[in-house]
Amino acid sequence: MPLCFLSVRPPPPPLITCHVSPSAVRAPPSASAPAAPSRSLSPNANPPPSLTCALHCPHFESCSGCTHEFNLHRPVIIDEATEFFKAVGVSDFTFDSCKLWGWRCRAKLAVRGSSENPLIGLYQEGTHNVVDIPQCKAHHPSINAAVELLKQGITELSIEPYDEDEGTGDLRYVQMAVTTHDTSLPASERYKNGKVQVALVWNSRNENSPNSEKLNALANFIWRNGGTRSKVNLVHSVWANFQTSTNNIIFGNRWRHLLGERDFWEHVGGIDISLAPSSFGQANTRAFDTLLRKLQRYVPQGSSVADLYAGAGVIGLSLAVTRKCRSVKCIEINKESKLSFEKTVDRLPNLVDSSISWHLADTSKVDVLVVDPPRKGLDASLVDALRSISSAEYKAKSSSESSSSKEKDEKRPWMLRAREASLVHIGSKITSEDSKTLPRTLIYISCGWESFKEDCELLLSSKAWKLEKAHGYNFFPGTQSIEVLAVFKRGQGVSLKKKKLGKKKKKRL
Ligand SMILES: C[S@@+](CC[C@H](N)C(=O)[O-])C[C@H]1O[C@@H](n2cnc3c(N)ncnc32)[C@H](O)[C@@H]1O
Repeated sequence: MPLCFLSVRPPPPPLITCHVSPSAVRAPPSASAPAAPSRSLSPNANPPPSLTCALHCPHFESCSGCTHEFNLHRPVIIDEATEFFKAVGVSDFTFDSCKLWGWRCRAKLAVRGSSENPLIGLYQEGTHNVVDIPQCKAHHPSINAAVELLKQGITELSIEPYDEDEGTGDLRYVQMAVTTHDTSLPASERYKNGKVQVALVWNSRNENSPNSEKLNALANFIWRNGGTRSKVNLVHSVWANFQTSTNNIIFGNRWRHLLGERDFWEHVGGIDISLAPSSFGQANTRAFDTLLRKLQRYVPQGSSVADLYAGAGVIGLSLAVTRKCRSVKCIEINKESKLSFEKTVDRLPNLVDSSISWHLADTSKVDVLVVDPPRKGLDASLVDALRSISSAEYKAKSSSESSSSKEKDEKRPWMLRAREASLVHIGSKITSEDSKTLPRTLIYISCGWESFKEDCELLLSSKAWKLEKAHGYNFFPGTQSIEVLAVFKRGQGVSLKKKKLGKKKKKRL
């Protein structure tokens, strides 16, 4: 019974992403939230203590990026999370908050409006109207500065922003990613002097299309006025992505490096990591670093680790170095991430003696499994596989599980191909011998609270896993989202209330 994980390419990420972080917070309940202040609050005035953790963003009313204006250090969901974890046997859930403003080091922004009046920002809730957010408080200040520069270029060069109704215009989106890893600066200066990798999503098939002259002119403008030789020295590099599809997918498959440094490095979890613009990167670099430092403590030295939903392999490679892992296997569906993974591996310290690999299959012989799925949570087939690891009796499983019979019925060739390409065998037939090589620890990193709860309940109700520890991180201040780090051990799960159990995980494709 090959239990496989994952099959089709996931839907594009929402335009907005978020994350949280450090210093354990035990704040009073949100009932004590202050009354809304007047919008005319001067940013220079010394705010009363109750407002010190307020957003103070001029775009809050119209922008969908943030949903909460006050108590940014303590998202409202914390109370629910604390109760949830208590109910499943973890009474020492902790929550770390982090930088409350200027935390977002990665943003995908829509470009609309006109060349005279470009709008660069996020969709208004429930619409396709773009809200211009030049003074966004979540963005790293370098992102706001690069957006300003981009607007100047659009206007001076008469670049037409994309028109969704007509499918016309040149510039559709921009992705801005900040590296805070300039080692020529003292450590204390690096974050605020972050440099931006600008990726322009251009409405053409490739760099030979008729409007490519404009693309080059815009890239040159950005580089001349923002690159290393400019006064502001703000831009790390300029990239193009080509996308002509009329669907909502932000990026096309074709990427081109145009100007500046090709390689983009960040330093998190104790290692230098390379991140191409096509690869997933965490938005809140600092909070992610805090989470990784905690995660490392749960991985015994010398372990074998499988990092599922690995992106460019940041988690697995950080463990290879800091926990001297015997082996690290990274599994990821986006082929584009592999190059970044390889560059990171090349830069790992020489003394690292792990067997490190990029995998689309075979995670059966591991001690620790790390999963970091997108917001929709674990793929149903992976949940099935994890549930079927029974610690109570290491007995062989039949090959007639419901998921695999569903798999047998699959006829669509592209699904079969994608499944083949992304197969991860957790265990075929689980024999008592095999069970010794099945993972003993499952570390679940989640940015989707609702899907996490569902997955967690399914894992615990299978009795294959018990939850040992849970930590929350303020990855996305201003929103309801938190990042969760949960540590499961193979063994008897706690019994959950009946009504919560037995729910079949819906396919969240
Ligand atoms: C939340 S990101 C985490 C990436 C990485 N762990 C990190 O922290 O940078 C989720 C990753 O899962 C990948 N992904 C989504 N569905 C997948 C699947 N079915 N199989 C493998 N990878 C998948 C995405 O491409 C993305 O890189």
